[in-house]
Parts: sequence; C-alpha cells; structure tokens
Amino acid sequence: MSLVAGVDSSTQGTKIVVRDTATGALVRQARAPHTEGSEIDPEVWWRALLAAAEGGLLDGVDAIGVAAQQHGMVTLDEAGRVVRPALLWNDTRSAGAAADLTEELGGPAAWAQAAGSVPVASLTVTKLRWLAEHEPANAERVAGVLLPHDWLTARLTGSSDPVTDRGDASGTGYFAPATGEYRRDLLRMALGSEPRLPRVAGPAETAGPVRAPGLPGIGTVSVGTGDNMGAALGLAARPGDVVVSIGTSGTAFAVAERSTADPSGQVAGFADATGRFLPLVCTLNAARVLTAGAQALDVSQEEFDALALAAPPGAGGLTVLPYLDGERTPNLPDATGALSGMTRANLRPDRIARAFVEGMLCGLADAIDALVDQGVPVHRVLLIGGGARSEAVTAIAPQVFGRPVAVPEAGEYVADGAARQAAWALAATPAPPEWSAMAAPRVSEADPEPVIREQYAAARGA
Ligand SMILES: Nc1ncnc2c1ncn2[C@@H]1O[C@H](COP(=O)(O)OP(=O)(O)O)[C@@H](O)[C@H]1O
Ligand SMILES: O=C(CO)[C@@H](O)[C@H](O)COP(=O)(O)O
Repeated sequence: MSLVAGVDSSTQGTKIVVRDTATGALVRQARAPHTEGSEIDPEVWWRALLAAAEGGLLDGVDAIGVAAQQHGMVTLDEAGRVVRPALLWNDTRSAGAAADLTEELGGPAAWAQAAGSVPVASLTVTKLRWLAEHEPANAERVAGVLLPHDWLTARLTGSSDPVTDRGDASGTGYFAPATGEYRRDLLRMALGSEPRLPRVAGPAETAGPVRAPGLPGIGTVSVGTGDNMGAALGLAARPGDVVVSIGTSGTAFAVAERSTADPSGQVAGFADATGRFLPLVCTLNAARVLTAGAQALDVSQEEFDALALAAPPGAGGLTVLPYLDGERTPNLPDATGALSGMTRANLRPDRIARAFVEGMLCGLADAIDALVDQGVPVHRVLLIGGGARSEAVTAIAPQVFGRPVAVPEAGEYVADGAARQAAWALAATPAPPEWSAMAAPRVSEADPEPVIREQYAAARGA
C-alpha cells in the first residue's frame, strides 16, 4: 500500500495524518502541542513535528506535505538563521503599521487592487513594517522572509532555496493573487529593503525529498500551503461550498474561479492551493471563546455545551461580543469583549453559556454575509475545526446562519489537504486525486432564529 502524510502546523499544535494514497483512507495520526503566545521560535514547530512523528508514524510514507497557519513572519539572516521569534497571525502589535501602510499606498481600495487584501495586523507586510520601526537592528539583518509552511518545508528538504505556493503567498500583502506575482515594491515600502522571498511553485510541484535527520527519507515533499487552503483541499471544496472553520481563528471561505478585491477589507482575496482563489474572512475569536466561556462558568466543555443547549435562542436577552483577543474582522485590534443585556432573570449559567456560543457564531454569520457581498454563492455551509466538535455549536449554528449546516466527520481537514497535495505531487496529474474514503457530512438543521443576530447587531452598534 502506498502512503502519504499531511502535516497541519497550526496555532495551538501540530497534527499529522497518514492516508492511503489511492483511496484517502486514514491509516494513522498523531499530534503535539505548541507553546502559547503570539510570537514563537520556529524551532517549537519543528520540535512538535518531530514529536508527532515519533514512533514510526511516517514509516513507509512516499510523500509528505505541510499546511500551516498563515501570515506568520519568519525572518532569516544571511546564513539562514532565524533573526527573531516569528510574529504570528494573531499578534496585533502591527495594527498601527497596517493603518500607516494603508494610507501610504492611497487607501484601502488601492491595497485591495494591488494585493487582494487591505492590510490588518495579521498580514505579514504589516509585521515587517513593525520590525523596521521597532527593531531596526533586527530589520537590518533580515536577508530572507518566509511563512511558517515555507520554513517547515525547507526544514524537511534541507534546502537553502525555499519554495512557497500561491495560496500562502497570497496572505503576505506583498503578492498579487490575481497575477501570481510578488509585489516587491510593497515589500520595500514596508521594510525599506527587499529580502529574498521563496519561489512560488505550482500546486503539484515537488519541493524535493526529505533530508532531515530524525525522519525517514521520504522521496517527495509537496510545496505545501496555508492552513485554510489546506482545509479547502482536504474537503475537496467546490464553488458553492462555504467552509466555516472554528479553530483558534474563525474563518469563512470559499473556492472561487475569480479573484476578489474587497475595499471594505472584510474579505481577504486569497488564492487557493489548486490554481483558483479563496476569498476568506477571518476572526480572531473562535474555539477559544468556548473554552473561555467554560472557564468563566467553571464547567467542563461537555457541561458548557449542555448548559448552552438548555437555554432559549437569544439567551433571554444576553449578548456576548466575543472580542477576547481584540478582533480582526471587524478591524478592532484593541477591542475587548462585552456581556450586555443583563437582567436578574437572565444572569444564569445556561443563558451565559448560550450567549458565548451565539456571540462567537454571530461573528461568523457576518463573515458569511461579507462573502455573499463579494458575489460568493452559498449552496452549502460546511462546519469544521475543533469548535465543530461542540454539540452546542453544531445545533445552534443553523439557527444563527439561517440555513442548514453540513458537519463533516470530526477530523483534521488541514492535514488531510496537505496529504492530498502530497498525493497530487506523487501522481503528477493535472488535478488532485479524488479520494473515495471521505465520508459524507451529516446535516444539522433548525429554524432560523433572527433574534440572535438582531441582539448581536444592537450590542455591537452600541
Ligand atoms: N468538543 C469541543 N468543544 C469546543 N471546543 C473544542 C472541542 N474540541 C476541541 N475544541 C477546541 O478547538 C480548538 C482547536 O481547534 P483546531 O481546529 O484544531 O485549531 P487550530 O487548527 O487553530 O490548532 C481548541 O481551542 C480546542 O479547545
Ligand atoms: O490568519 C488566518 C487566516 O487569514 C488564520 O486562519 C491562521 O491561518 C491561523 O489558523 P488556525 O491556527 O486557527 O487554524
């Protein structure tokens, strides 16, 4: 049996799946955690990959690919050493730099046209400006800039000539998804210099064999991609599918044939991992809103779910604005969360639990609306990510989104996409292989409950 492996190096941890190359059947999987924080030494990702791969996980694997958290700024010096810990997508210190860069190019519409996205603190380009302003000595040492998946792919192959793909490159802010070219002028505008960037390889190219001590000598490493692009590939998402992922980040995205350029900045006009596009809306507050809610009530995640499911839609008038880590969409990097509408009657654990779930889902319902405003068709909504394992989330989502929600079997769709890309690189076919082993999603249905979004809109407006 031929095997392929996919690595998901996301914010909170590394997950690896090993699948049958021909059918996609899951053979084995493992995970290892990362350390907390929005800046991190890339070695932590590498050690987590090695830890997850321990015990022969990758034995007999013919090809491997990496999909990783988008946007993280990995800076390298002339010798290829990391200059400083990577600043991650959820680090908001470059919010001022984002505003400055937006103005310098002539406003949000100019950026949407040039790079597909309007700068917010998540984009790599804003982190480079922050570096130039706040750590000029480090900025001067920067000879190359990579994204997390580029760095991990280069670590696997041992290559000093790194590669990236259109999907992840489109989250930098110095790449034009519509043309597939870097915008080195925007890189220079941000950093004041033009460090080396990874070559943008085709979606089914091979980056080389694995040449890393401690790992088996796997013959093919695919070019990898960003985690959301990986999830779209793992789900075999088609135009008309809107994927809502509730992980550390909340994302809503769709595969599209044409690029988008949203001057409101809500929809990032990314590319996907197959040669198409991936318009995407990202919130900073998703699965961890649920853990924070459970922590506030001092209950387990299962008890939290049961409480939320016991309360009525609208939580008796309670609304949570879930901006616990600031927010990216809407662009409120310094915001904090709020609990509003409190009365003596509704200040009960079940109403509070439900308000946390509803508030988090309302942010994602706004994200779906923003995609629709960009002309994205919505024939089906798919719910994935750690938060989709919550019964309360899957039951309440159709009430908030106002449409049925398809819930694929709980799994690691980002890692699956990386594995499917690896199988594609092995096959060298024009399109990625179709995998028969992927189960059909179950559908969660419920009547729409407009009161939930009405309350949320009123609380946000206030
Ligand atoms: N049953 C559950 N209910 C609610 N949240 C969950 C559940 N299972 C996992 N999570 C949350 O999902 C998150 C991890 O999701 P995941 O999609 O793997 O994120 P990432 O890819 O960002 O690492 C964690 O914050 C975890 O607490
Ligand atoms: O910034 C974005 C998308 O633009 C995030 O979706 C990151 O890619 C991190 O993803 P997770 O760790 O939540 O999967």
